[in-house]
Amino acid sequence: MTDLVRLESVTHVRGSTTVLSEISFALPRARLAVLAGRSGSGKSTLLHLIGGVMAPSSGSVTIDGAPATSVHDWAQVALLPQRPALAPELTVGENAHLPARLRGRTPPPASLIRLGLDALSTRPAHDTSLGEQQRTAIARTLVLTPAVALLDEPTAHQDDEHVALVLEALTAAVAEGTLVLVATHDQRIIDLADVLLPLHSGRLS
Ligand SMILES: Nc1ncnc2c1ncn2[C@@H]1O[C@H](COP(=O)(O)OP(=O)(O)OP(=O)(O)O)[C@@H](O)[C@H]1O
Repeated sequence: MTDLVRLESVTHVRGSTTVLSEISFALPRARLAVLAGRSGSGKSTLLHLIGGVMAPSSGSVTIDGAPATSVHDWAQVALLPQRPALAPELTVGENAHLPARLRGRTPPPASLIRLGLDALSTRPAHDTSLGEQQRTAIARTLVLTPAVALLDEPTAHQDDEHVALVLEALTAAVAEGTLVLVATHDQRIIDLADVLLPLHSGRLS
């Protein structure tokens, strides 16, 4: 099976701190992979490297053979950051569907419904709760059925009922062929993982 995401000997230094050391792994399409580790273990940094937000200090990160920093296509790699980063003046529906609208595509009807957002679709994002904003940003991450979806703590602001919806959305994305890579310490997501990547102090164990 062809690997979609590949890391080879990735080390990343910020200031005087070595945040990640010698990380190597490869992941194919259509998997739920979980990057698990304590606060400060380097999960967000690793997601940002795979998202191409920055390059590693040494080693390589590739998406389908291309350097991650060269990939600027939301249909290829989509990222849910820890803070939802929505456009506050746009509605929930406009935010969630923005990547599709920018491409002239009709968003899939289920994209808001499956995350419990259909009743909020016309409300400005700044008038919603943090949990609702996070689910809107999850919908935006998944709306193009990207090859790779990177999600940083996607259940951080959800109650149990909405955690279940987030888990269903993630498993539906995997069923549609997306490689879903989640950074979390939420055991409910870890229990569903096809691939578990435990990170301790910047090293895979
Ligand atoms: N700009 C920076 N300069 C120096 N150290 C940094 C910088 N950014 C992050 N770090 C350090 O890198 C380490 C990993 O941070 P990162 O945010 O990747 O961890 P995390 O596992 O995602 O944590 P959390 O679960 O709390 O979000 C932490 O020790 C953090 O203090």
